[in-house]
Amino acid sequence: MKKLYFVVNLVAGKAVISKKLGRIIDEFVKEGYEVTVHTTQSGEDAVEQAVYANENGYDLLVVAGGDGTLSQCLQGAMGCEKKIPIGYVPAGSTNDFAKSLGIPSDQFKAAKVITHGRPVLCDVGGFNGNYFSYVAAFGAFTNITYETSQKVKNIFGHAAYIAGGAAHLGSIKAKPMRIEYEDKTIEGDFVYGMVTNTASVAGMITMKNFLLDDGIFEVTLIRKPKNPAELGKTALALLKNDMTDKNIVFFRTNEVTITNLSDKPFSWTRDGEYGGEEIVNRICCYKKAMPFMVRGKSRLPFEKD
Ligand SMILES: Nc1ncnc2c1ncn2[C@@H]1O[C@H](COP(=O)(O)OP(=O)(O)OP(=O)(O)O)[C@@H](O)[C@H]1O
Repeated sequence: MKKLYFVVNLVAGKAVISKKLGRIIDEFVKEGYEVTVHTTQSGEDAVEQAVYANENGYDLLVVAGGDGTLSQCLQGAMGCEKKIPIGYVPAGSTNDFAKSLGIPSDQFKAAKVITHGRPVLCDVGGFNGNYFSYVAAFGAFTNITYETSQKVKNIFGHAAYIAGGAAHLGSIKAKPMRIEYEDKTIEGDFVYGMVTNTASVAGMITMKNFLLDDGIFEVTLIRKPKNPAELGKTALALLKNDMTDKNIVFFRTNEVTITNLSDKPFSWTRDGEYGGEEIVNRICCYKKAMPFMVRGKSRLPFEKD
């Protein structure tokens, strides 16, 4: 019998997953899986559970939670020699990565994708020795995702991020940074930067023309605007994915080093969770490093699709 290890974060999103669990588990059993369910007991529990599933003869690791829970499972799984496919049931507030993978927001339909779909190898991000699935970012707004409490996110969902963002608008500070990739070096003051492998960031920024398995990440940086009006114009351009704005620096690469040139620390986020405050940040792309379950047919942003 095929063995499925099911990691469930009951506090993610609006905690809607608890009501759907029975039907989802029933789907797995009907499709011939012996199911082991583990509900996360603390913030970092999902990391250990992913290691457990990979090292104890399971065929499939299924994760129900938000981007943070998925990211923690990825973190655990990347450290294992044999990597079993990850099936994802989106149950968080934004579920950015699910959108890239074409996974339905309806959790039962997402479970069906896992039982009837196919595994595809996705690129995985490396960030100072840790891993991320779809975004590593610094600067304006990036602290909102992990500073907004789970309780507030669960009550207000997306509105919590937007309200948090508005509260931070007046306090945006540019950081002097050095960005090095291939043989290029860029120096300047930046208010925001993100390295992504996704169709969507924080449910608001939509990325175009990317592939999930090409070994290349998209790098988007925003230079310090001259005044609030210019900041507004650039923010709008970013939301519309118009990378021609004069304050936006956009390029693609498989490795970039971003150095904080100021004497003040600033924080990063990895997949919406706290990502540390290192001065020198090395970000790289591990090509086709992790299998994820996706729909059997529909076209997805993969090299061969
Ligand atoms: N038993 C638990 N008690 C408290 N916190 C937990 C527990 N299990 C997991 N967590 C934490 O719950 C948080 C939920 O994160 P996750 O990103 O999965 O959901 P979300 O924030 O609602 O969704 P999204 O990132 O898609 O907006 C994580 O920071 C995780 O560490």
